[in-house]
Amino acid sequence: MAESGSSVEFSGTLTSSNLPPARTRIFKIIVIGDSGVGKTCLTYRFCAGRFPEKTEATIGVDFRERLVEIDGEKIKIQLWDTAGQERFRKSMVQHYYRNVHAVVFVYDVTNAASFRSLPAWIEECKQHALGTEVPRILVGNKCDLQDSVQVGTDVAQQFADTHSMPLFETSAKNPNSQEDGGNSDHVEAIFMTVAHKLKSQKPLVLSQPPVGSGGTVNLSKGGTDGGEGSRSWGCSGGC
Ligand SMILES: Nc1nc2c(ncn2[C@@H]2O[C@H](COP(=O)(O)OP(=O)(O)OP(=O)(O)O)[C@@H](O)[C@H]2O)c(=O)[nH]1
Repeated sequence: MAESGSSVEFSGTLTSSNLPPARTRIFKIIVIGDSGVGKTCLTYRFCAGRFPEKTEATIGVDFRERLVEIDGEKIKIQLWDTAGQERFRKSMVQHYYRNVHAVVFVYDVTNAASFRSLPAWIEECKQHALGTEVPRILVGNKCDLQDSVQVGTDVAQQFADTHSMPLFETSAKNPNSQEDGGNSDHVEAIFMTVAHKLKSQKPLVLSQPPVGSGGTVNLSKGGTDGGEGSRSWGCSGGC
């Protein structure tokens, strides 16, 4: 992967036609939490735009990418979907904690144990030198299962406040669910909020020449109403 600081040699007069290609910044966001909370489904929903028909326990780490456009800049959002099961993570842990720009902690609102595990996930981040300077968010998934909720919003919000993270409640399966009164956040808006937050920070070191992978979303045009999704950080542009 090229560093943004690498030099480009050229001669002659620069015109718009012979300018070196603009570089596409990459935001590496790791998604962590217990096995079965829906990390694969959330990352798939954002990158592929739908709920996967079938998932299997992640082994090691998978990553998914999507090219988005924020305020006229194309940015590649790279989501690292990590294994929740201890036996599938051991060998990979050091790799996915490198050069991380943001962390998404996920719990399952219908599984109190997954919520109780959060301090251990936060601690693991700390042990890998990911401090509070790295933006972090908390996501409660499976809000479509309203009858089975074990973790209330108030408790989750308290936890999020204690750890200075914004809280989002959503459903990877049905992000527009009306079963919860339409209160759940859109998966789209959640990840775009993180991207906005990162974009508003200093330039990042990871970058690469633009390639044509992933769909492009133009924030000003579509689908990222932010709404509940910008609770703690605020968010500029179309978010
Ligand atoms: N009802 C409902 N089910 C979901 C939702 N998200 C995920 N699931 C289901 O939860 C199960 C686990 O989802 P995964 O995305 O594989 O979970 P994971 O966190 O990636 O699990 P590991 O890879 O083992 O760490 C699957 O059966 C999904 O279909 C959701 O929003 N609502």
